[in-house]
Amino acid sequence: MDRKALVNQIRSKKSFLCIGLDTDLNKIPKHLLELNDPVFEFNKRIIDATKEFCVSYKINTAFYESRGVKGWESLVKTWKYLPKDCFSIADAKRGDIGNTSEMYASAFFNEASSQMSFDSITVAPYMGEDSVKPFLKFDGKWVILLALTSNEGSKDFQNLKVGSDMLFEKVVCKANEWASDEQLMFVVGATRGEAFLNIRKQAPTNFLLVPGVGAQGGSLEDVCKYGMIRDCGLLVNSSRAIIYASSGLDFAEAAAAEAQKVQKQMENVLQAIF
Ligand SMILES: O=C(O)c1cc(=O)[nH]c(=O)n1[C@@H]1O[C@H](COP(=O)(O)O)[C@@H](O)[C@H]1O
Repeated sequence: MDRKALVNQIRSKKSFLCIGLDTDLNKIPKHLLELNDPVFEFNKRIIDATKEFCVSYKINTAFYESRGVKGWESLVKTWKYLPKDCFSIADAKRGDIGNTSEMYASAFFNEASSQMSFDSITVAPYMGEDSVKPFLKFDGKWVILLALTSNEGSKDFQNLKVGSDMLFEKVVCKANEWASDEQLMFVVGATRGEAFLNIRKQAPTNFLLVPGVGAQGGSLEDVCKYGMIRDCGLLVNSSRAIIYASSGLDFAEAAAAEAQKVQKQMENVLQAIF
């Protein structure tokens, strides 16, 4: 999906919500466990109930890989079920020497080889240019590079001063030399509200994937205040707060209500630009 199509979705759905399918067998409603593929059944119902309120789904592959072959089957089935008008994110946080990154890129972008072709993948920048470039060779696909993450440990490396800048600022600045804002996004945690001003100095036009609202307590208001640009430029992710809104029979309805609540807040903010 190209930037224009993504922005059109945001404009027409009045939402820049990305729902995270961090689907955990231990957290899904017990009545689903009797079904053949409980993770897929859960995802399917969550997607059906929430797709009108969001523009993107992020599949955190750890939750699937942890279950071996069965988990990978749930992953492929879920990718196939994602609505085609929603921007799909393989949250795999990959990156390795060039020939290995090529294989990772093929795993998530090359449908002929892996049966999946996500719109984007999250990539760790630590190994530098040749570890990121193989993902950028796929036309129309996006790299979402970790910049300033939402967790406590982000300060261990990302906030280190390198010359006059922080390391995460260097990452953003350098990576913008490798690809355009039609193919490169950055992850910036919602728990880092004040840092959006800095990020926007280095990445004035890139879309940002912003996890950390909901369960991690980040402020949607601050994210929008400091991070929103002319064509929105934001995808705000929420996983647990939406998909586990209820653990009962009403789990899909509860997820929809939660997603709608966030979408309404987004609609208000979007009025300023669309
Ligand atoms: O890249 C990510 O998606 C990510 C980066 C980050 O800095 N923080 C972060 O929480 N995430 C992911 O975003 C999701 C957040 O989930 P919730 O806290 O349940 O909304 C998880 O899938 C995390 O792996």
